[in-house]
Amino acid sequence: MYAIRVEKLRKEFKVQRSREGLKGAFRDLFRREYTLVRAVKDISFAIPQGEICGYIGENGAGKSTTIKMLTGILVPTSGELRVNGFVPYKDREKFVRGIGVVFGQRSQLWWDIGVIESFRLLRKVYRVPEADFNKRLNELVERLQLQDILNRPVRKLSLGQRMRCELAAALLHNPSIVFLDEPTIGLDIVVKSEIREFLKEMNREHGTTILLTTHDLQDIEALCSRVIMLDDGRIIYDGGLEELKSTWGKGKEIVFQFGSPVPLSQLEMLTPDMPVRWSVNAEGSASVWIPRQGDAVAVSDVLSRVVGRFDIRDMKILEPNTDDIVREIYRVGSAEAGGAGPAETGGTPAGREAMRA
Ligand SMILES: Nc1ncnc2c1ncn2[C@@H]1O[C@H](COP(=O)(O)OP(=O)(O)OP(=O)(O)O)[C@@H](O)[C@H]1O
Repeated sequence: MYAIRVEKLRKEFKVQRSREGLKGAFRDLFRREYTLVRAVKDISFAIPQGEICGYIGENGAGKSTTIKMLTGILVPTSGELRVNGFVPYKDREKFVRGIGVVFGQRSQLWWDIGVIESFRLLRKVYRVPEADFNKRLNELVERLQLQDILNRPVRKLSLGQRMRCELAAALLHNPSIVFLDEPTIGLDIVVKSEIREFLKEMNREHGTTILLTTHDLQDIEALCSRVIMLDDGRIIYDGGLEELKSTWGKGKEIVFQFGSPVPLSQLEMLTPDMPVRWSVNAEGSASVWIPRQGDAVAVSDVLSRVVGRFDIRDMKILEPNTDDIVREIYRVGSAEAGGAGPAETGGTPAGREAMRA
């Protein structure tokens, strides 16, 4: 059973164009000119119940537009979509009772009244029975540590406190799907990790499906087994995070700190049969670059050649950084989009092969 199913979903915006100069402005009075902005270009994907899926892409890629269609705020130009079995923009009243939404940069709480009053109002909006509400509220208050802030007006809360309240507000009616748009934006590291832990627990215990939009790749690393990546309104990757890293990660680097400087030639002699690249840095430090190449060389193989030969004082392994990987995919994805057009490259192994080529 899919929680979210999207088939050739498209959204175009008609944007009024203003002509230049006084003459242009005068003409505009009589006949407006429009340009068509294609924000989402025939995307397809399906998310099973209980999955946490990252929905990522650069600014303007089309993420918010998709989320707005999935939550019933926008009507698609064409294509099919079902969320919890509903067509979001049609069955709004029934539909919203099964979903929760958090927009990190916008509040769904009333600014001047106590947090608990907002929660009570939301209970009425979502028509949650009193007993269910109390049970759920107690759970959320405890998990998100809201005890001391329940009676404060939202405007007096810190950003971290407000975000915890936003999450509670979105989950009070126990929705089976939650849309999170930048839920950790602007928060400090401690609050970020508390929120990630909380989301993981919700997902584990209640099987909540989560679609997470974020620019923070650590959110993705901590939460998502799957990522869908958008570029210019198209899906350029849909698959596992690990696969994403192993396919696009460029390799690993081991940095050694030796007791005394080791000449480059001696290091190179250790690995003549390996496609690795040594370099010598200042003050007895040296690094070896291990290219990905289908993991032909394991880090442990390289290490075993070095250990015991030289006096190693310290060592660190630099793993591929997800940020770099994503940038690389954007680069390739965008380049393709500029050519014949990748259309539906996401989701299928063939599509991903096409991208690798
Ligand atoms: N109401 C609108 N009218 C006209 N164009 C719009 C409208 N909403 C979005 N767009 C355009 O559609 C494209 C996709 O925008 P969208 O907000 O979905 O991107 P995004 O991936 O969410 O970006 P961000 O990370 O900055 O939030 C952009 O070119 C944007 O300018």
